[in-house]
Amino acid sequence: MRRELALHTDKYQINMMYAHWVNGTHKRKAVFEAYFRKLPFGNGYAVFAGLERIVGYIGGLRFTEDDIRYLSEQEENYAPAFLEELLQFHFQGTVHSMKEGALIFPDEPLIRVEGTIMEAQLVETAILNFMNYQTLIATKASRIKQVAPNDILLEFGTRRAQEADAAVWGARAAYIGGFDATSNMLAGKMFSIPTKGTHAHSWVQSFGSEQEAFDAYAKVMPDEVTLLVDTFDTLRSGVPNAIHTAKKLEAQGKKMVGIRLDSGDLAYLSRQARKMLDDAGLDYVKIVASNDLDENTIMDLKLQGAAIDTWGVGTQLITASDQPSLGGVYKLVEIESATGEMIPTIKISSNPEKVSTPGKKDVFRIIGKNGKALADYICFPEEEAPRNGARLKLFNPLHPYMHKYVERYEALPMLVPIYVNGFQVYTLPDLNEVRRYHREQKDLFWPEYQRKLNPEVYRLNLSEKVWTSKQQLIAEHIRPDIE
Ligand SMILES: Nc1ncnc2c1ncn2[C@@H]1O[C@H](COP(=O)(O)OP(=O)(O)OP(=O)(O)O)[C@@H](O)[C@H]1O
Ligand SMILES: O=P(O)(O)OC[C@H]1O[C@H](OP(=O)(O)OP(=O)(O)O)[C@H](O)[C@@H]1O
Ligand SMILES: O=C(O)c1cccnc1
Repeated sequence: MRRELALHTDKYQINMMYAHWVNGTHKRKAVFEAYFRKLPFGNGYAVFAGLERIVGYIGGLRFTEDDIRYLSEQEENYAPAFLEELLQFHFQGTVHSMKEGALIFPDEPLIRVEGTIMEAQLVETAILNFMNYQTLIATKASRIKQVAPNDILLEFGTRRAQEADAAVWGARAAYIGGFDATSNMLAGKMFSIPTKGTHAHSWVQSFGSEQEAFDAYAKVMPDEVTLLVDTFDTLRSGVPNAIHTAKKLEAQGKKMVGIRLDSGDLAYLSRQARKMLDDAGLDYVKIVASNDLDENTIMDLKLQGAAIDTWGVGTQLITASDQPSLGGVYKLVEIESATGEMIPTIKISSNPEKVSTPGKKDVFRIIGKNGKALADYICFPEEEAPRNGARLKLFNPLHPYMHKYVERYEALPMLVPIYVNGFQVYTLPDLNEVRRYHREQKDLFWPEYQRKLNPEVYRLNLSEKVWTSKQQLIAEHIRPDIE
């Protein structure tokens, strides 16, 4: 949560900045693009998140006197004039990005940074750090929402998160992905996320009896009572005691909100508890469940007919435990030559999937006449189609002979300007607006792309110009072996 984040970077960025500075190349213009290569959790899409933190980071990017002192003590012996320049540094580049909540796909530019090589290099580490984590958690949350679209989802992960930043920004990402509230009060305060809380076993343990504990809690919070019923014996004591408390509240004209189950067979216990509550005339009392839940257990519990209205999800969500990192990368796609021209660059790999796509690029979401997304289309900024609505050729980059033409479509520009020459031009939307955008984005996609297991692969198409330029650069860089 530290605000001064200039040193929140890998040492090699500072070293490259320094080497460019000594070499006299530090002011060369460069274009970098951030993207990931593989969707997490086997999902059909990811949910873009992290932009708000990135915007704050870039806007406040300054080296303090203290940072400079620290740098001056490094074994690299950075020249004092270089450090002096760092003290004056602020970001003057241009950034385009996907909007938070957007559905995003492998190999498409998500964030594009244009600036001097020195400034564009510096921001790599932090941008990837923020984007990779928050996108991962928003995607996990969206997956959980997918299996419980009409239930209430509570984010309970703070105690298991990888430290404080992950808890707070993870709570925000979960809210973007479809969660309804968080237990983290700081996240609530910082981002205006609704907060919710029940009570812990310790509350019950700290009283002489469960009934006493329930009544005392209900007395203090008559309008917000959700009682944890599994401290001793869920069906023999917890639920009956909660019913007594609810009845006492009813006598005062109040309604208990819910009970929470946190262990045992959640399907069986919730069905039994529902029956006991209904038989007592308490059909309005909701059932909350928690205990190491994720999208798979929730789906399974629903299949078993669990009578659960609200799901509290912690560890599995906040740590994205089945895939704890997203492999987003940041690659140089264009660099200014000594004569001032912008030259596309490529990163070759023996793994064809890892070969980067050269040149500064834009992304359009192509919406067909039925209002659904057909494909994402990547082209150079100077290309007229799809901006002018001209016929588009969509072809498979691995098998270019497989192609089709689209004539009637809408092309939604996905990368929006965030910073232009160092000035923030993008107004960060309210978080509820981000959630709304995420829902609208999901409506653009057929369910086939959204299903949790073996989803359809959404198409990503390169324009012919982008594809040809990539093939040319590959041919220039790969010399066939002759044996
Ligand atoms: N009916 C069910 N079907 C599938 N999974 C369930 C069902 N009921 C509970 N679970 C899940 O099974 C796991 C049970 O974990 P565990 O054995 O640690 O819990 P427990 O012994 O009931 O409770 P605790 O150890 O917290 O007191 C949890 O992930 C829980 O969400
Ligand atoms: O299970 P999660 O999805 O991470 O949700 C958060 C958990 O945190 C609390 O218990 P805690 O873990 O402190 O203790 P417990 O496991 O003994 O209930 C709560 O009762 C949940 O079980
Ligand atoms: O409010 C709750 O019930 C809660 C909050 C955090 C973790 N576990 C439960």
